[in-house]
Amino acid sequence: MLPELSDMKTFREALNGDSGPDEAALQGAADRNGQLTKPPGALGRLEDLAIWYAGWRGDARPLISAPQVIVFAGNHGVTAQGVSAFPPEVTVQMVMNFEHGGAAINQLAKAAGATMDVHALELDRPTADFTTGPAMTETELVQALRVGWTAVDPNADLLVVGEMGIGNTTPAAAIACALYGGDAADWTGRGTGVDDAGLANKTRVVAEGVTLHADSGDGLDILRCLGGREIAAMAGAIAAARILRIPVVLDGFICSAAAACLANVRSDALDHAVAGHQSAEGAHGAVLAQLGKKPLLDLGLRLGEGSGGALAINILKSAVACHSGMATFAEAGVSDG
Ligand SMILES: Cc1cc2ncn([C@H]3O[C@H](COP(=O)(O)O)[C@@H](O)[C@H]3O)c2cc1C
Ligand SMILES: O=C(O)c1cccnc1
Repeated sequence: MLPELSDMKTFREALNGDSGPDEAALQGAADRNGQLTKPPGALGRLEDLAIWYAGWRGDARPLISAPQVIVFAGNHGVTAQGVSAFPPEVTVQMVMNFEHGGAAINQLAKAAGATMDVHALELDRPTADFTTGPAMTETELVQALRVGWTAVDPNADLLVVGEMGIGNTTPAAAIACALYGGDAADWTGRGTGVDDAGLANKTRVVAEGVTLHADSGDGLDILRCLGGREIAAMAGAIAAARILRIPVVLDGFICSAAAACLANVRSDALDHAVAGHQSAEGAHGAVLAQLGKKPLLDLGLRLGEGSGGALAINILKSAVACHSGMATFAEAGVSDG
């Protein structure tokens, strides 16, 4: 059961509460894996994924039949600084596209057999420009976290969170820089495709924001000062999924920045999550390295929307189908060497 999310204190308590994989299911799944009709380890990472999934679901022989994709949308005051190749109106236009089934994520969710929900967060009220002050007040942060918190279907058995928000590779870069240090240039990429002058300007904006909010506090304070509503909603959903024991597939750079805010507060906050893919946004690999996550796919995607996470659902489904559907040596009458 998810506690009601009324303020940051309840969120912090829930994030730090008791939850984890089921040891008996983990052991049962590992035992079963050792008896399946294949040479030991021959299914490579699929074996680890299936055992990990079984542990979080509390079922040594699980199935994935109800994956959920949630796309959160938000707008960013920092777009006034010219950080994106596209205008902010595209956020609401893309929300309509999602609702009409016309975006990439609609096709990828469908192909993966996932349901898809879209939550637009106050698109006509962008966050504040983080070069002049905190992006969100604490109340705004709680509201955004709560949208993600309550968007997770408790009956889902796998979750992908994605985002739409013109300008949001800038807050994602600022979050990464604030969490991990180094130069703004290390974390700033081209997003939707800014040119060289645009990249230099975006890097300056990231540096200014990180300097202004240098003493903001931990990952959740950084999320408030430098993040955005859809980024916070993703963090809220990822945290809720852990409590509901729903494994999560992370998407690209922006989703990983949201997740990183949680990992900064609790080091095992993302144990129920795998990295679906490595985005072509330059710094994504470095964020995943910081999180200790090895991506499942590397297809040169730089889209967001949950696209890479949705693609990776197919890999998890396949891993779990092998684990739970294969015959054991004894059942099949195959000599186990
Ligand atoms: C048509 C369109 C569809 C998208 N779908 C995801 N994004 C992606 O691009 C944006 C981030 O890049 P930046 O920081 O450069 O604005 C986000 O909305 C992200 O989801 C899109 C961007 C566009 C233009
Ligand atoms: O990796 C991502 O999520 C990403 C990269 C570029 C633009 N939008 C999203």
